[in-house]
Amino acid sequence: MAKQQPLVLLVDDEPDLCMLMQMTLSRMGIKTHMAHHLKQAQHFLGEYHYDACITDFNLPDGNGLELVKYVTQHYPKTPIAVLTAYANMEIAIAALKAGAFDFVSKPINQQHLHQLLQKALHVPVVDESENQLALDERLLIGQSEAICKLRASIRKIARSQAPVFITGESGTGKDVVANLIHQLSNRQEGPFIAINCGAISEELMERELFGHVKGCFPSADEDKLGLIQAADGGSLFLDEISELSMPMQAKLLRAVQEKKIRPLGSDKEIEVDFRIISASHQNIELLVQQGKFRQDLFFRIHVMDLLIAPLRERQQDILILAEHFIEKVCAEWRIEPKQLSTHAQKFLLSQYYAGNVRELRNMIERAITLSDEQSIEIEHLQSHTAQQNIEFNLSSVPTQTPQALAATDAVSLSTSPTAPLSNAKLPEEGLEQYLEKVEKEVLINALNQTHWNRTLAAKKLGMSFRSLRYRLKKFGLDTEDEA
Ligand SMILES: Nc1ncnc2c1ncn2[C@@H]1O[C@H](COP(=O)(O)OP(=O)(O)OP(=O)(O)O)[C@@H](O)[C@H]1O
Repeated sequence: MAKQQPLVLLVDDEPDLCMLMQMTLSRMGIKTHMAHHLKQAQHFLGEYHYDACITDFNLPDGNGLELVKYVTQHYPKTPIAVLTAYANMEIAIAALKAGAFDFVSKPINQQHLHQLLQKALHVPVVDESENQLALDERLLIGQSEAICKLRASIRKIARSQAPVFITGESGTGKDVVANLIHQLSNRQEGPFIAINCGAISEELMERELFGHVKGCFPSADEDKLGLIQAADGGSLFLDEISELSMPMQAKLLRAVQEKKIRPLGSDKEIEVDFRIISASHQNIELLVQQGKFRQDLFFRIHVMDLLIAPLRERQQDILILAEHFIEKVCAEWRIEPKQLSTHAQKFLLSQYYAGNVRELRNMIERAITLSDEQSIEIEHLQSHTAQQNIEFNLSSVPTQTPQALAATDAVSLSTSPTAPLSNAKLPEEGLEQYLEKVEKEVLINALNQTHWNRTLAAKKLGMSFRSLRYRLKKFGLDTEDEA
């Protein structure tokens, strides 16, 4: 609790409901004041310091949203939650967007109220604490205007329980942002469970998310906790959520709506308290219009949104990030810190960064490995490019992950450009083999053009991430294990 006996303002014109909440809260050691209309609530707020406020949506002289806006503006440190009619998601979402900390559905479930108050009274003070600021700047590096604004939004968003949706190209730092939201929230002591929905096969996804009981399928020799349940009390980060199949979207919607899950093969529902943070590099609104993503799920997960700009639009961050990675990698490898030469700095500033910060980090790691001296020169940053171009005679520059390196080794043994067929000629090796060769070349070209960023490569090829992975595996180009 924030202090010995916290004080909470209850705003509702139904005396019975107020009494019921008062009793529940008093059992938690919380003192309450009751206001029955908006004006009275505003008056009390001016007279007392409240640790939290809970308001009904319908008030005789106004509505709860007005009070949310009033509290957010005049008493930003007082978390306020709104009572909504059961399943009225529009109001709940409007309240969260207006700055409410959370909402409670009527009829009030005492356990939910209890959880909500526990969280409300633990909201960390974010804006004045130097430690929190340091955490922001430690985890999310950058001084561009876009990053400074993003950090400010994250600090605000972290305080509420609202679902957050993060958009940004691959490698821009969606995972970093999701983690930061969690670290700055009152769930920081709970788990942060991250899952890449594009990296898990459809069959496995249900078991991974919801868990299963022993014996529900042949290899289920023990109960398995699902990832949603593992996030109980913390945050669940669903990266590439747009990769979820329609049936999985329906199941997830239910879990998000009801805050309950049913493991596979179980007849019991389990309550789970998790905050959902999701991300995609795709335009999810377009997917909704195309009928590829459920609109109701989209509304649920998209209450607050954050956009991360591509690195090429944040020039100011490039060298700051590069120096950060040099310092980090040199410290990890226990070697003397290296310096970027002026030419190397110019080179870094001139790159396109299709793979964003991930690509920059990979370039820096490689350059540190290649440079024997104290300074990092252009040749260390670009040497791999030249080498790759000679080896594969392909057009552009792969930035290598260890997996990609393993994969390119495999390619170098077997790839020679497929000769185009003249009009009437038939492929000597037969159609199947010829098409496979072409397919492999196209895949490698796409990977090279996207610096081995598979998400981006899939996008360029107009296919799903899953489908790309399937093809990469087929040609031995993907050495990563299924998550
Ligand atoms: N602003 C940043 N400060 C520090 N490190 C960053 C920043 N942005 C990204 N990174 C680093 O870059 C790499 C890629 O970031 P991250 O995995 O968060 O990207 P992503 O957008 O989630 O990518 P994907 O969509 O492919 O999963 C990570 O190593 C991460 O730590």
